[in-house]
Amino acid sequence: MARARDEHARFARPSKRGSRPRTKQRPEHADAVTGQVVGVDRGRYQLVVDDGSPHERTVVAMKARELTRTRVVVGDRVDVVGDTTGDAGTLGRIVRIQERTSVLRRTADDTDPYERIVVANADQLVVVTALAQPEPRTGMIDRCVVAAYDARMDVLLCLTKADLAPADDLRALYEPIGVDVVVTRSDDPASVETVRERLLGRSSVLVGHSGVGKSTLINALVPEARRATGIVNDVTGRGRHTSTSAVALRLPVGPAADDTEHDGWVIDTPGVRSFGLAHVETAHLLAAFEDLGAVAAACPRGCTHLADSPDCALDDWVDDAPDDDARAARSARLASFRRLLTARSASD
Ligand SMILES: Nc1nc2c(ncn2[C@@H]2O[C@H](COP(=O)(O)OP(=O)(O)OP(=O)(O)O)[C@@H](O)[C@H]2O)c(=O)[nH]1
Ligand SMILES: [Zn+2]
Repeated sequence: MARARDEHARFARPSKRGSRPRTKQRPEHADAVTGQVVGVDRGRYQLVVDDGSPHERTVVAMKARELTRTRVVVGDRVDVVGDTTGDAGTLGRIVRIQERTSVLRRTADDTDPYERIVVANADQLVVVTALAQPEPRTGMIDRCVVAAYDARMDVLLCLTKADLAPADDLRALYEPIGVDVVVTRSDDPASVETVRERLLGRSSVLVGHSGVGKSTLINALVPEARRATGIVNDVTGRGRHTSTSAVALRLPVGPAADDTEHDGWVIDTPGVRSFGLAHVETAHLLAAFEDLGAVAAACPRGCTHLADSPDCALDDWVDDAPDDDARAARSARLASFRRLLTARSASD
């Protein structure tokens, strides 16, 4: 029984001590503790163990040999054995990755030939876009929305620099497709609190192009962010965090600097500037548009649902609307869906 449950044991190397099954010697790593990955730096994983308890601590760990080819990312919940005290200089060993509730991916692109999982177990993607300087690019936002919906995550569009330009047009474009919109300006702390409200209790991944004000926002939300991203690795002794991988920060419940209570995670992704989306399946995107999904069930086999697809049931659905208002609404909804469908294959 233990053997069936202990997945990774099947891949373990034979024991030097003979043919006794490894599972009998170390049943399921019964001594393992569970941690959440909050940072990755050159093969060393930073984990928070016993989150929220008086024993909460940061443990540095590496992957067990049998997980060498398995990717462990920020947000993963993992089982760790070995030294899990979190004392300086100690190193634990990750032996298992727990089942993921969500997986945010991006496809290989020009700068990176591999499909990558960016973050695991997040439930919200926050697309940070400046209203000006730099100019907003709807193509980029669309691609983020597709990536999020593919991962079954919600999308929050955070429009920054509201002191420079109005937000009305972008709001009108995105709210109808289920995207929650918040507007901020760095000289208005109350606007940052409207963002915090939407992040509390959740695990949110922030993405955005350089210069949009993402760091400004994160520092306002998480005053200790700079310190947290600059963790010096106890084991390697190497310097500050210079890698471009994601970092998870605890979200304080309020703006006060001495607020020690936290609720939720803010995950910064310095390395992610855009999403390659070749891996996204139309069916997943359709699932994010429930009304359209039901209609598309009547489409011909292999229907792409694009504007040029013959006999697409979505076109009939628009034509069959009971009145002009409904027709306009359905038409707009279909246009949004098709825009996202097209964004999948467009380059940013
Ligand atoms: N006018 C205005 N400027 C802002 C606002 N928020 C941030 N900025 C400025 O925009 C510039 C870029 O802000 P950052 O927070 O560094 O942007 P970022 O998205 O983190 O960019 P990278 O650090 O390159 O990834 C800085 O000069 C900020 O002071 C805002 O609400 N209004
Ligand atoms: Zn169709």
